[in-house]
Amino acid sequence: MSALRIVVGSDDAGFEYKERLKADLEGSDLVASVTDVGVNADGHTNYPTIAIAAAEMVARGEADRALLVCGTGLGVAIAANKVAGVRAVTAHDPYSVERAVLSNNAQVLCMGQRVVGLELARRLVREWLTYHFDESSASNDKVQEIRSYEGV
Ligand SMILES: O=C(CO)[C@H](O)COP(=O)(O)O
Repeated sequence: MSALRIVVGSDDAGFEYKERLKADLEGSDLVASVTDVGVNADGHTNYPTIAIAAAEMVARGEADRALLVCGTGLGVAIAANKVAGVRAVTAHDPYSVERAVLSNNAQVLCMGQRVVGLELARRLVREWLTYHFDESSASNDKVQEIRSYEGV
């Protein structure tokens, strides 16, 4: 499996986790590149702007996955899911992170800095990198049904 190109982003409520998780990704053998679409330390960009910018990179094929952080992980998921072809989930437990990839072929993982502990978030991201969707699995029909509804 080839190493992943990952785009990361957050609003100001998710900035600290985004920075920590970005550093972990940059140190991982499973990651080919990390692109940061903000915010920076003094940034106050609204979460939809960041989430849509990251999701559009995935939709254009410029990134394989996105990792997004806001206060809850909810707003960034809602916004990213507006980009055609993108499947974004909020997940804070190991089983959901696994199924997000293996069942849903979600390219975008969203987390809430105000919801999950940092060490759990770091572990979940490490595990997330090891999962890859199997297009021959029984889950693929269901993902294709979503794609077909979207017209992508
Ligand atoms: O969690 C957020 C959106 O889901 C965001 O970090 C904060 O949003 P707000 O409560 O609207 O400021």
